[in-house]
Amino acid sequence: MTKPLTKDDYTPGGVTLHHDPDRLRRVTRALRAAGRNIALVPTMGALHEGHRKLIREAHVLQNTVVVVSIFVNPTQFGPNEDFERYPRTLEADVEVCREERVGLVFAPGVEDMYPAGGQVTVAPGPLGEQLEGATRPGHFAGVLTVVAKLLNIVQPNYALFGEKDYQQLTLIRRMVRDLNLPVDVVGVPTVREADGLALSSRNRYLSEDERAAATALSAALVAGAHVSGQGADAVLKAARDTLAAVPEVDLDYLELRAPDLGPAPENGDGRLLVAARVGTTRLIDNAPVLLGAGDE
Ligand SMILES: Nc1ncnc2c1ncn2[C@@H]1O[C@H](COP(=O)(O)OP(=O)(O)OP(=O)(O)O)[C@@H](O)[C@H]1O
Ligand SMILES: CC(C)(CO)[C@@H](O)C(=O)[O-]
Ligand code: BAL
Repeated sequence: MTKPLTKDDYTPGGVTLHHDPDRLRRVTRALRAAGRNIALVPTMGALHEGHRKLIREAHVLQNTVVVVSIFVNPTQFGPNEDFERYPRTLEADVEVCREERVGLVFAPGVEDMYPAGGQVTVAPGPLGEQLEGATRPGHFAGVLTVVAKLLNIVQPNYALFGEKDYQQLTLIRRMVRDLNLPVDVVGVPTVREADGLALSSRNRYLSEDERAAATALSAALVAGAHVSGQGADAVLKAARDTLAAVPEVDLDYLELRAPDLGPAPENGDGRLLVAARVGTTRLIDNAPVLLGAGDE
């Protein structure tokens, strides 16, 4: 039998902070048994307008209680990456969640998510070694493993992810399909600053000059999309030229792929993806392109 919920578990109209996975699972189970849908928005915190957009899209789904998880997942960071430096702003994040009418915030500690002795992980397959995975070995095994754990803890009807991390979204869709996970994955378009820069928690690492240079990533995507009717070579050249004009931008990759990140078609829908370092900060962005439509 499901134990009845108390105000410490869940308060309608308020936000309740949970740290313990088993207790949260009991709460979301009881809410589902009471006829509510659960929508999970996984994040690493330092919440910004991009996260707010995910939460708002979650509210659009019918009859949902929105759960935001906040966890800086150590297993998706390489040894020379910014795990220690990554912003941790739990109090402000809970306030954002209150403003956005989130019902439950799940902020586990590392020991809650990874008690000693864990051995089994999710293998992302070949796509996990390409693009982001080529520069960040093991990154997607860490992402998919923690997302699988979050899905199993929260057992949501829906899970929402941003297109800003397009390869992550693609791999999560694959995992859900390949492992028959009972959840609907909802992708949300990228929220941008007025000058085009994709919102990202890591933007706060940028100096004023780096912040100005960082607009080259989205500008390159726009330049590529602008000549998409001329085909793949023209798209890549236009994007590459835009990036090369800004010396502070150290390009990691610029690639044109199919929407599922397989090889790009000659004609039809494609996805243009870019990653670059600006100073010590690594940024990513991507955009859809319609290839060879023939009107350029
Ligand atoms: N600008 C954005 N628009 C839409 N969704 C976003 C945006 N930025 C992040 N998200 C999504 O929010 C979720 C949580 O991402 P995360 O907490 O890592 O934020 P982030 O800003 O991507 O941080 P990082 O600097 O680590 O890339 C992911 O699904 C991510 O794709
Ligand atoms: C999905 C995620 C929360 C897993 O740690 C993270 O990769 C992120 O914030 O995009
Ligand atoms: N936003 C994706 C998480 C990461 O860069 O580790």
